[in-house]
Amino acid sequence: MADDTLDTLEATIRTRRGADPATSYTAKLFARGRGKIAQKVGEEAVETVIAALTEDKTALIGEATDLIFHLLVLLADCDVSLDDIRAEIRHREGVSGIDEKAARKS
Ligand SMILES: N=c1c2ncn([C@@H]3O[C@H](COP(=O)(O)OP(=O)(O)OP(=O)(O)O)[C@@H](O)[C@H]3O)c2ncn1[C@@H]1O[C@H](COP(=O)(O)O)[C@@H](O)[C@H]1O
Repeated sequence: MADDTLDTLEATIRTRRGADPATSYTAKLFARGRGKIAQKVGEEAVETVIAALTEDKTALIGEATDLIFHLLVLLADCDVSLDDIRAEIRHREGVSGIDEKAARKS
């Protein structure tokens, strides 16, 4: 699967800002505001945890996908991009005491 799947979803989500809530679930979420988007992230997180604990892998994939979608909507609403997240991940790799490349090779 292409690595840019999340980038494509992020770009699509951004195009839905200001779109017609009647034709787009994402536009409806933006229109309902940050509080509602954050609430949805919380709900999807709980559903993801339940699916993991019941060891239902199919449900877990579905709920985790819902969670990631709603998190991307929340991040977009807060003007935080996937590139911002990538930069933070790279920063943490840099400060980690473990040499990740060496660890992967062993
Ligand atoms: N990836 C998703 C995606 N994942 C989950 N969902 C929606 O998230 C909702 C989660 O279901 P819930 O039962 O929790 O919510 P609900 O009862 O429908 O709504 P609420 O009243 O609780 O807010 C469902 O309506 C799903 O369709 C998504 N909706 C859209 N996308 C993608 O977002 C892009 C833009 O889609 P539109 O906004 O539809 O144009 C497209 O690429 C879509 O594939």
